Amino acid sequence: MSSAPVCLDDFEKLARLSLPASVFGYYFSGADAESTLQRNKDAYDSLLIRPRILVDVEKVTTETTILGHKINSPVCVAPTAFHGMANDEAEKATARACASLKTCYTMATYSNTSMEDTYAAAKQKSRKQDPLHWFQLYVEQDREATKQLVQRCERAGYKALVITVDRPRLGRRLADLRHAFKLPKHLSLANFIADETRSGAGAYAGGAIDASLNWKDIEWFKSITKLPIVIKGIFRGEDAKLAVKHGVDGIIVSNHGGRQLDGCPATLEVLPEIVDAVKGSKVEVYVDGGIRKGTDVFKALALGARAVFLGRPIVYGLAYQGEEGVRSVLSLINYEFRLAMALAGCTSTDKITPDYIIPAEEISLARSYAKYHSKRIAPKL
Ligand SMILES: Cc1cc2nc3c(=O)[nH]c(=O)nc-3n(C[C@H](O)[C@H](O)[C@H](O)COP(=O)(O)O)c2cc1C
Ligand SMILES: O=C(O)C(=O)c1ccccc1
Repeated sequence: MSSAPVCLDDFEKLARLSLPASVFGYYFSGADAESTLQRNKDAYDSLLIRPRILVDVEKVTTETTILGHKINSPVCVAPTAFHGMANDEAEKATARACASLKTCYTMATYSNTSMEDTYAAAKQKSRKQDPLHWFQLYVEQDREATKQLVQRCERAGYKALVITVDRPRLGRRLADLRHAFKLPKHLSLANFIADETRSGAGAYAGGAIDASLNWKDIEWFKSITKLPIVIKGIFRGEDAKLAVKHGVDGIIVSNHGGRQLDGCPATLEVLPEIVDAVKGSKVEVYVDGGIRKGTDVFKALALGARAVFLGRPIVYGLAYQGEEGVRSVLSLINYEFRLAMALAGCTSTDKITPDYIIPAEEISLARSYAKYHSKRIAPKL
């Protein structure tokens, strides 16, 4: 590809060309047959937008808030591990790009630069203003160590704890098995003190993640921190109701980008169920998985998401041009989203309601014909 990227899928093509196969394989893959990975993206194409016209859209704003913090666009950055394989500045570059565009950066537990250094880099970028950083937590068996991580987050200025609950064990990503993928030697898990289990294959296996994690632990987290708690990986209404009952502040509807349980629905397909389950509470609902276009953001918001999170496109941007590349990815999808809003006749995010969308299945030619031509004329054969 010789020209500059003009859509998010272009960044994937560029990353495929430039990264070592094992690294691209790690970033790109889903679990098993990758049917959920594909379904996450396809779901957006099965939902159609019904635009309003002659609405004054000279001024369109994409601004919104999450957990009370202002962001310039509802497109935020999902936690993804190991940014050091894409760029030497690693998570610092990603966080700087988010700070300069005033959106939320979620740092992964298994990052290659530490939470303190990354926050400091972003703060410098935003001219000493506090950047909006959340911290994604993998809960490990050693709860004392987990508690220390949480306390460090609070001290460092992180604004929410995102607890990932869809990875009691690592999904089977076939590319990683084929490449015997491991974290390259020159990189470390910078939020931890280096040891055997935290480098190479050990770092990938995440062996210390606690498969016994359950709702009692969520109560424990609430007792040890004042930070808002966001649960990432809720997939059913019943669990969303339990989240409300346990006093969480936010939910990210996620199937881990199709990297864990293959064969589950797309996140967009279950979003309405979750939004309905938390109705009447203050819990905010976000979604990730398969979002690649401005119209995808529009559709997710129309179905009730307050914001969306991007995973893979961010690491592809990082691999392309570091901080500038991440900025390009975010700026491009923000531009597309603003355009979609204007073309659909919405001037602010709160105006994007379910009324603007319709599942493709409900709008076939046969149905429209039957609905609007009551006296059907049988063709003479
Ligand atoms: C390379 C990669 C690494 C990831 N690492 C983590 C992680 O450490 N913690 C986590 O909660 N989710 C992780 N995820 C899942 C993302 O947070 C997110 O749910 C997913 O990527 C969204 O789908 P998308 O890539 O289609 O945007 C990872 C995803 C990818 C692609
Ligand atoms: O790749 C992932 O999806 C993921 O969550 C992860 C994080 C750290 C190490 C290995 C996998």
